[in-house]
This record gives sequence, structure tokens and C-alpha cells, in this order.
Amino acid sequence: MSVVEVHNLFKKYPSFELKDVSFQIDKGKITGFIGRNGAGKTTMIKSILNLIHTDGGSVSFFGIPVRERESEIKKRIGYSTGTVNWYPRKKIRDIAGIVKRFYDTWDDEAYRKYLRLFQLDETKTPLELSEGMKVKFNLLIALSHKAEVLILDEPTSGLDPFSRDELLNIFSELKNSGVAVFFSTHIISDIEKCADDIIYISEGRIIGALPKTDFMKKFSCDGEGLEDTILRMERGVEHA
Ligand SMILES: Nc1ncnc2c1ncn2[C@@H]1O[C@H](COP(=O)(O)OP(=O)(O)OP(=O)(O)O)[C@@H](O)[C@H]1O
Repeated sequence: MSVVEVHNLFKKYPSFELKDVSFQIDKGKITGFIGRNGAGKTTMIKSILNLIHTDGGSVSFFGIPVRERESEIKKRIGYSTGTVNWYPRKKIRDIAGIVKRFYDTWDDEAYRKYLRLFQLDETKTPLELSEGMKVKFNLLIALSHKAEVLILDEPTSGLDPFSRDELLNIFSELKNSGVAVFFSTHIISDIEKCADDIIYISEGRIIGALPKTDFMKKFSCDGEGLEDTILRMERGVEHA
């Protein structure tokens, strides 16, 4: 069942266009979003979250157009786009105290669980966190309000291999409880490990948005892995 539907999304910057982007995100699935630097991943994520103005197309969450009932939708989803830059001098504990008031679904038990799992010290402020800890803090907030959909821009970048592995396991747990997890990454092995569906973007266009097995059937040659497939496709794009 799809929980996010994107149709013909279009966004124009002076020197870049995100064109005719269409795909869906399914409940209880992990979707990996890949593309090289500058391919348009962050632009697309910000567009679907209505964080930037778009020039065409439609986006709905749970069948509701995001432009019409954005705040209602945002209570039901978790997202992170880059590191934390709000309340830089407040303690994590105090920020959580403020944020929880926005969510009827805030779950203190989940907050404690992920605080322990990520080994975050709630007496620290965002200014005192390393880059990897900031990513974890972002996720902590997203995971503490029972989000039905998680949209995460490069959540594993800045994490050490152990924390990355833990995070992928958390994604799998969340998926098993029916959550839709969508994340962008440059680390193709992470996608190979846990994604059900793959969306591959190049130069602002979606080249493939398919279940991983179908993606491999369509694009891989001679038993290549995903990483080699993407590298070959990128070289093809460069030389086209
Ligand atoms: N605010 C902006 N104004 C103008 N151009 C922008 C703006 N934000 C992004 N762009 C351009 O849009 C294109 C896509 O950038 P985007 O950040 O979406 O790529 P990305 O795939 O997320 O890259 P990376 O993997 O490096 O994070 C780039 O050419 C970038 O210069």
C-alpha cells in the first residue's frame, strides 16, 4: 500500500532542473534513494516535504495533498534534512521537552530506548555534539513520535560503521512494524543490505524506481552487484 505518492514533480533552479519526478513509497518497505553529488536528492526531498517552493506536480502523504494539510501530515511523519540547527544552546533533554508538546503521539519509552541505543547524553547541547551525534539526535526526535513514514536525507553519513549497522537494523525493525522508511545515501552497500525498493536519480531525472530485484533485473549486467551497476550507468550518462 502506498503512503506517499509523487506525480510529475518539477523544480527549477537557475542551473538545475528536477524533472517529471514520479514514484511512490510503500508502507512496511525500506526505500533507498541513490544518485551522485548534485543529482538532485536533497532538492527532491525538500520538494516532497514542501520545504521549498516547487514549479509543478503533486505530492500526497496518506492520500492527502501535502500543500493542503501540511501540519497534519508532518505530525504523522519523521524527517531530517541535514544536521540540527535549531536550539543550538539548549540541552537535548530540554529540546525534547519542547518538541514533544507538538506531537500527540510522542512516546517517552521510544525516546528513552533510542537515547540509550544511540548513546546520546541528554545533558549536551547540539553545539556540543559531533556530526555523527547530530545525525543521531535528529533521528531520535523523528523516532520518538511514532512516525508512520520516515524521510531521511543521508542519515548514515557521519556515522561510524557500527552506528550505521545499528541504524540499518533499526530501519528493518521499523519496517517490520509497518513504517515506511525512505533514505538517501551514497553508500550503496547500505542499500544492498536493507532496501526493498530503489530509486535512482541522475541529473534531476528518475532513471529507475523499482523493487530491488526488478531494478537489478532491468539494469545489471552479467551478475554485477548494485554498486558496479550504478557506476556503469553513471559512466554511460557522462558519456551520453
Ligand atoms: N537553493 C539553491 N539555489 C540554486 N541552486 C540550487 C539550490 N539548491 C541546490 N541547487 C542546485 O541543485 C542541484 C542539485 O542539488 P542537490 O543538493 O539537490 O543535490 P544532491 O543530489 O542532494 O547532492 P549531494 O549528494 O552532494 O548532497 C545542484 O546543481 C545544486 O547546485
